[in-house]
Amino acid sequence: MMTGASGVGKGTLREQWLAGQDVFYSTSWTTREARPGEVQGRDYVFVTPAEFLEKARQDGFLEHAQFVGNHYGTPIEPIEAALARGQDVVLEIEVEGAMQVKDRMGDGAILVFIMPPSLTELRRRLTGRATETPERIEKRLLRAREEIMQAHAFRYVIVNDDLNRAVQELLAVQQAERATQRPEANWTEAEREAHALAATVRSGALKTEALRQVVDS
Ligand SMILES: Nc1nc2c(ncn2[C@@H]2O[C@H](COP(=O)(O)OP(=O)(O)O)[C@@H](O)[C@H]2O)c(=O)[nH]1
Ligand SMILES: Nc1ncnc2c1ncn2[C@@H]1O[C@H](COP(=O)(O)OP(=O)(O)O)[C@@H](O)[C@H]1O
Repeated sequence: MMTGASGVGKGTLREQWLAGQDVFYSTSWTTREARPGEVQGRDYVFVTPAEFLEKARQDGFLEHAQFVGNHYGTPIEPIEAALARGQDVVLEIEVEGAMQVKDRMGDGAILVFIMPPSLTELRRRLTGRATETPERIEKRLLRAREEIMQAHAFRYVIVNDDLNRAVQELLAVQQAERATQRPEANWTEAEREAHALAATVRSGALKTEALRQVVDS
């Protein structure tokens, strides 16, 4: 599961990471307005607040959270169906929801936090994407500071500076996590290499000081 600030590049990374892979990408429900070009049912299931709250009341979400004035949630049924088919499931959600999944799924969930190189660069990306008003960009940046300070709660932290490198690290994490389900003696050479690369992006060594530097940059 991928988490991290709005505008850090989660969607861009996910598209490249999952290209050609048979995994299930979970389409979230949201109460925010569709942006030009977004398609109902593909980018999100766009619903009214009443529809969202009713679904939450019926325990229809694996997790849900509010983000800058709107509700977002992961519908549980499509995920159960995908897991029953034997597919891996990928979520791309904000930090509060990711924490809920962590609590609920324990080690069954592989959590990856995507980190911006700096807050200045995050602002540049949000401005460049041109989907938000300046006021909404500032709200997302405020939220980003809080999210970044929680990065060490997730198993892996990948910095999205060079897109290709970040995609390679995501692929390595995926391959390494799959390999660890089998005895190490049976790993292929590629799996050993993936494991070594994935080890370099584990969050264990992260210092609060390093996170503060990103937030202040
Ligand atoms: N908790 C939770 N967060 C979600 C879900 N779907 C999307 N988000 C996150 O909500 C935040 C805002 O999403 P969005 O308005 O699409 O903005 P964008 O990610 O900057 O394009 C992002 O961090 C998304 O990853 C969900 O189902 N649950
Ligand atoms: N590694 C990168 N370097 C430079 N720009 C990037 C990089 N990754 C993503 N972007 C750009 O940053 C903006 C936000 O990316 P997006 O995937 O929409 O983020 P998110 O899904 O996390 O909100 C987009 O305009 C995207 O093209």
